[in-house]
Amino acid sequence: MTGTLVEALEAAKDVDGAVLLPPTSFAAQPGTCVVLRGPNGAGKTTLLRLVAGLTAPTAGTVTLDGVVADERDAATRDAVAALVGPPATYRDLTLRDHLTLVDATWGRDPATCDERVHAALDRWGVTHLDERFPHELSSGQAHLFHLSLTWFRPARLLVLDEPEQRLDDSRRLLLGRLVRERCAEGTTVVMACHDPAVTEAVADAVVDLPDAT
Ligand SMILES: Nc1ncnc2c1ncn2[C@@H]1O[C@H](COP(=O)(O)OP(=O)(O)OP(=O)(O)O)[C@@H](O)[C@H]1O
Repeated sequence: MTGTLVEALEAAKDVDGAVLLPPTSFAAQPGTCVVLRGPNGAGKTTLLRLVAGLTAPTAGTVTLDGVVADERDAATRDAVAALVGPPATYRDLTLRDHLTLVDATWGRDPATCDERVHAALDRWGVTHLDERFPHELSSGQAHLFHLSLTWFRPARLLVLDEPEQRLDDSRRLLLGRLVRERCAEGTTVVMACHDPAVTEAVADAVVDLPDAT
């Protein structure tokens, strides 16, 4: 079995012993997009954190190409790019600097770094903001920057928590196109989404989480 497999999963329980996620199982094949749906508090973010290996389940398993997902494991970090909550950014680095840093982290050729950084910002329509610092962006611009950072690192699995949030209609269409583009390149995408139009545009499969209340 290749791809991302989520089996008989139950997330970590909270301090009162309450289960944060109903029993859930699904498989996401390479090149496909699975969308998690459900009302506020249903457990979408919790499930995404488990899929990305950011949290360990108390029951069940999450495997990526047969290996248990664990962000402390280099194999998971190589495989996964996750945007679940805002990523760490640095007040003293511009958008361009952030991408240049990621580029260097992944050992890419410095001679061609500028081209890749330009293309990464251009993909999300934020090239004109390349000399801004993160705190000089609107919330939607910051989100587009976070998406460009997420897209920039190599990944076989993209994990995205409500990536449509704060985006205007044209950027939601762009998001749909870019998710489909990544799937066509063979990347697996697992994402939570509240927008039916975006879901319709990107989903190969949908996992519905029931209302937890
Ligand atoms: N850090 C935490 N400590 C305790 N309970 C938490 C924590 N984070 C989330 N929960 C609880 O876990 C359950 C699932 O929350 P989660 O954030 O996964 O839902 P969600 O489906 O992503 O919701 P939303 O659509 O509002 O983002 C909720 O009952 C929530 O209150």
